[in-house]
Amino acid sequence: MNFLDINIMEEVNTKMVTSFLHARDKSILAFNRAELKNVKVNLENIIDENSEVTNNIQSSDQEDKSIRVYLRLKGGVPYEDLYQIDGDCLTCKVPEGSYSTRNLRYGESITRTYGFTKIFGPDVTQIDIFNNIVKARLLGFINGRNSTLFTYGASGSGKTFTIVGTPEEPGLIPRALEYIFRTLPDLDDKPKVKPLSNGTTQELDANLLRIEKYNKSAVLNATLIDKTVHVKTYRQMQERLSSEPVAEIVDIPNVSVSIWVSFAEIYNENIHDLLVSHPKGKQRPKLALGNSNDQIYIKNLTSVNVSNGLEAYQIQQFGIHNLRYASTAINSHSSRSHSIFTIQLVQTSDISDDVHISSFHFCDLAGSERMKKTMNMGDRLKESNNINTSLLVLGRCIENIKCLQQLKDKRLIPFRESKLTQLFKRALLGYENIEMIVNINPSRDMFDETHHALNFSAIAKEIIVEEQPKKTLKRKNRFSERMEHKEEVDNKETEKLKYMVCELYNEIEQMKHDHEKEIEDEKTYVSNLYKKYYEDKLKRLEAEKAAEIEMLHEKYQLELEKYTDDSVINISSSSNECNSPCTDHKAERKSSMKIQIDKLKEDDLLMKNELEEMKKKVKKFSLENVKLQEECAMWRQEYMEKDALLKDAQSLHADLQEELGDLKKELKALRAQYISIVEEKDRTDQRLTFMYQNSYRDSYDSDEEGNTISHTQNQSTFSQSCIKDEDKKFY
Ligand SMILES: Nc1ncnc2c1ncn2[C@@H]1O[C@H](COP(=O)(O)OP(=O)(O)OP(=O)(O)O)[C@@H](O)[C@H]1O
Repeated sequence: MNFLDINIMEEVNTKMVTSFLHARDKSILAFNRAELKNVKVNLENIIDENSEVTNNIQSSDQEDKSIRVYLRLKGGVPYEDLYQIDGDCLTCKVPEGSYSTRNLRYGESITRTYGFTKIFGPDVTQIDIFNNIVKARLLGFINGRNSTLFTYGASGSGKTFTIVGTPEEPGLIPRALEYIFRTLPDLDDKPKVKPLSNGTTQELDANLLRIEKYNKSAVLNATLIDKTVHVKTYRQMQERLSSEPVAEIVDIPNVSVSIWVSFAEIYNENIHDLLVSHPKGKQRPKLALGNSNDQIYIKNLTSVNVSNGLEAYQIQQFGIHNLRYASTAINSHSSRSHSIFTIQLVQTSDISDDVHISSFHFCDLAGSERMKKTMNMGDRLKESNNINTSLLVLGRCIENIKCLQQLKDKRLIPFRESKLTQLFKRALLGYENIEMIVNINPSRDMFDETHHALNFSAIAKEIIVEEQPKKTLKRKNRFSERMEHKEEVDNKETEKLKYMVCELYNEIEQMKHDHEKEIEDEKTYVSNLYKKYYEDKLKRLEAEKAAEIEMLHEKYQLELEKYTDDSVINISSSSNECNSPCTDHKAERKSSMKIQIDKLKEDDLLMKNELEEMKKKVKKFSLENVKLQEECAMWRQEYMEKDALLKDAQSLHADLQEELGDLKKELKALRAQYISIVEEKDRTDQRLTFMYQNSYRDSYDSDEEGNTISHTQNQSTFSQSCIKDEDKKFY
């Protein structure tokens, strides 16, 4: 036990009376463990390996040391003709025509029985799954223990439904988050440290805290998530979950608590960060694996600090949005990758430098599938191959671990053959808490896939779990301190770069938006131009028509005058012959012409009015056009400024990258220098020892011959000369 532990233990002892954690809900302890009587645990027992609850959990764990493997049958599918559930055993009758009967003779049949930690039939609800599998693990998690939960099964068997669920039937992750937030007291909104993916922590000063907040709001306000929909869905879900009981922590003295979440995806053996936005159509950045004290981790994986259930839900939805889904013949919305959602609980002591981190990994494995059935082609086929290969490696690892543990058969465990097995090496080896839910679709045509999953679970269940105590920190030497400092600098640089990239990304998004607006403006401008052209043309046509009407009007006016004159002459010449047929005809023509002229006049008036209207409209449009042109010029100017800004930021980014590269080179050189110094020191030591031995022998020889040179004198003179020689060489 180190110094820090002693302090904490004392603190626990002095505050034991007033501060404790009640497990209020008995169902937390329901499955597979003895009931804890009078559980009163100080939250600081989170960091106390010897606490009552921790011991109880550990001792009950020891009752069943193998991996807990649960079976869940998909709902809504009749299963009784092939499967029979008897307690924790499932018996299945292999149907004719299945792959497993290919070597049977006519009339032969097979039945197989598989044992599980617990079987959940098709009618079991999401809450039952949560209460039985996850709730007790969450208490362990709050008490500082790591847990991993896998869902395994064929495509469409209900893995994602179990782990994520739907807003109406929330799955394990949303329930776990809600449970944690309702159990823990108010969280630290300014966390002091951040958990890094390599298992270490980073102190958060005001600047880094601002970056963290910025990163979080970038995810929460990302354009790809519909915030209002998610808030509404979350509120509905929260209402549903609010009646479910949670544990209660009355008081946490001198401990600050913060929750962090990360979300990663392994797609085609590449790891991607699901909490990072990436421009559409661009390749997503791949993350590499790192190794720290034999703990494999994902380098530079984003971890977001969440203060409440809503934030956690939104962030989870953001990650789900970024996941690879595709339609296959088996599942119309099939996850094509393994996804790993991690919740981290960071507890920081207010009275010492002690920090404890516990992690809960939810791993939704991609569905195993038979190529023939999925009818996959091209990219889908490649995905299927990769999914099946990584699941095969997982199966082989589990099989070899079992052989190693039970038969002491030292086989090579092929962890390195897939990213998934590398990441969960410690959990699979049984050093951490591990749970596996095997989902099956009991329909007859999915039998071969189900059979495969059941065989996998049978091997997995035999792995023995022996949780290891938390590692004590190694004492630091000067070199490791220097390395850590360097790493810290590197991490800060990386954070800074991440911040810059975020800024740049936002800038680009803004520019894209501006650009789109500019295009819209251009469109309006062009359409205005067309409008103007057609209006001008219309105006021209109207003017021509008006001139034509004017001409006609004049012509008819002249004709009318002519006829009027003629009729006056005719009337005067034939004084009393007023009712002759000729006069009638002329009068008729006259009145018809008058009607035509009136009509033309009316038309003319209408045209003139229309023309006036058109003129007004044209005037209005031209005013609008001038305004739009001004706006367009303004946008163009702003766009140019933003472009210049982006270029500056890009060059700054490049400079920072270069600086980071230099820092890394420097680190490498320092490391080489250290190694050469150590080697040089070793060589010097050897040489000194050798010389000292020679000198001693010489001195001894001299004495034998009766010389008066003393042994010590001889030795010291020789050592001095050696040291001088070494010094010279060293300098
Ligand atoms: N227990 C259940 N009750 C009701 N619906 C279920 C249940 N299990 C699965 N489903 C439904 O079946 C469909 C397929 O389930 P899901 O997507 O969870 O399968 P999966 O195993 O994750 O598949 P894949 O590996 O292809 O992603 C979904 O529409 C889901 O809602």
